[in-house]
Amino acid sequence: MAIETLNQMIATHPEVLRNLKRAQITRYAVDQREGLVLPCGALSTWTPPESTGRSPKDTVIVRYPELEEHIDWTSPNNLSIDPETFHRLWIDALTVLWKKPRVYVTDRVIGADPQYAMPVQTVTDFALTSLFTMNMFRPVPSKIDKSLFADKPFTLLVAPYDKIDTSRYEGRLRKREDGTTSDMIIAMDFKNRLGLVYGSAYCGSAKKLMFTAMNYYLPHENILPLHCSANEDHQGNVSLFLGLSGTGKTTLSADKNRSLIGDDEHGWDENGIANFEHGCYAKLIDLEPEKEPEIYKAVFSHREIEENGVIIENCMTYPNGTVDQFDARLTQNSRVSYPLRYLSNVKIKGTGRHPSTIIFLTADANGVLPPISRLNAEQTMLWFLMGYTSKLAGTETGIKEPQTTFSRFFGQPFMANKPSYYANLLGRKMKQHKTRVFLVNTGWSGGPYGTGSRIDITQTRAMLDAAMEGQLDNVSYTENKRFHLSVPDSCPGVNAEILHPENTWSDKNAFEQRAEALAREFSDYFDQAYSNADIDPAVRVQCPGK
Ligand SMILES: Nc1ncnc2c1ncn2[C@@H]1O[C@H](COP(=O)(O)OP(=O)(O)O)[C@@H](O)[C@H]1O
Ligand SMILES: C=C(OP(=O)(O)O)C(=O)O
Ligand SMILES: [Mn+2]
Repeated sequence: MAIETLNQMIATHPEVLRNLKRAQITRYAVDQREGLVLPCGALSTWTPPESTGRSPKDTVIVRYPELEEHIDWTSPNNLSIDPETFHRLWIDALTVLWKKPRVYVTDRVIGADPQYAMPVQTVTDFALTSLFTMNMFRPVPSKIDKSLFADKPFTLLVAPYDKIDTSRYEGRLRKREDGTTSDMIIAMDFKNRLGLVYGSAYCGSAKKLMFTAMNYYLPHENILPLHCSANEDHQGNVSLFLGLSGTGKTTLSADKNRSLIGDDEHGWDENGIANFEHGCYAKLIDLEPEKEPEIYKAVFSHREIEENGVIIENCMTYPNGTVDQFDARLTQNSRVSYPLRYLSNVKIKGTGRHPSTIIFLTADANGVLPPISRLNAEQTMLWFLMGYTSKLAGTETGIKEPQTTFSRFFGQPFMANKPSYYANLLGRKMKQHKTRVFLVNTGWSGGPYGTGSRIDITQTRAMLDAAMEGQLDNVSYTENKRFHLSVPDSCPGVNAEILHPENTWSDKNAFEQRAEALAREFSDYFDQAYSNADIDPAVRVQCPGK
């Protein structure tokens, strides 16, 4: 029998398990040898080595004429696939799932605001993937019929451990550097509202696929999607932390004094902000209980397997059931997924007011950006358009050393529309809400990566607390002319010496050279990326190196 549609696959499959309880899925995961349950109750699993991070080169969007006016096909991150090849892959994936002893179906939504929650049905043969979607995607709210996506559900097919039969796709899929055809794909069909993860076992692939889908649809509804974490203080004052992978969104937003709204994906509309997700997906590497107690407790507190469902992905695990989060042999990008409610201070509802503080996080491996600076409106737009960080090893396959990255909106791979959709929405909102914005460098100080050291988390937290509580609103600032930043001369709880990075380097010449080189990289990238764009000259002059 040939399988042609999802409905047919489900109708004729011998065992379809729908919306199981967490404990049931965990048992299937163990029975299917997908992972093992540790004494603390968490499930530990390992992916194949090519699947320990996202695979941007295998992430594609189905190209339809209707999408031409929206999608930015000039972006190196927006790779395309033709509809016919996608259809063939979809049918192949359905056929693969049809032959499995059982498939798991989970019905969830993306989006905590019932007005724009998007129903998503995940179909997979892997119990662990199903559990991951239970952790990360939200339960269907009772008012789902009011959502503007109520009758536009999304379908996500995940066959994480099966590889594409490349002999059927010669010339249709990406050729790897060694000349072979890639056997994995993460594909999105925005028109027909389909997502396909085939051959990538990294849980983040499925999560970031749904994020990219939301980021495509929402600007068309006047909602700004952001790659950020969010939390609020006792009075309900909201902070957003925007940043690329590894800059500290998840780490810094988990704070016992502030309620976590979400750790990675949010929308900002007329009513305020809303988390897209229901869980966190934290890095486990070097996690120290003293420095990151909230995340540590969420992962390792003993819970009965019945309701645990914490997923530890690619962390060294020993026969006695202990894990060693300092061991990077499997990958730098070991991860853990848990429901938000496992943290001690969370806002389960997932929504909050308009933000009063926005933090742009960057992990500068050059060690030349100040640990904290204040941005005016034009600087905010500039840094949003540039999205600078140093990409660290792990989250994307192939990155070994820190690499200067400019990724607009701190998430270019996930923001498929033309840049004006996102930039205009942010510009309008900033004007309307007069949000204060700071740039925080969570990267190196005292020298570059290799010589200097990463800024201590406790120091970063002290700076953030001061910024969010308004304690930096009335201190004196010095202008950093090279990077066009205002740097506070003092900050409660922080040794003022470290606020100006030139003071932390012993070799002043080396500092000047490195800073100048980075400023030039900014300027060159700006010219390359925005030479044909309609950018306000007042924003342009704020670019470092200009
Ligand atoms: N000063 C710092 N601020 C934030 N994170 C830091 C800092 N120093 C080291 N780190 C480490 O950097 C990583 C930040 O990763 P994470 O919070 O997962 O980032 P994101 O969620 O933005 O991808 C964590 O492993 C954290 O322990
Ligand atoms: C899960 C990811 O997000 P982040 O590193 O931003 O937490 C990822 O980029 O794969
Ligand atoms: Mn994160």
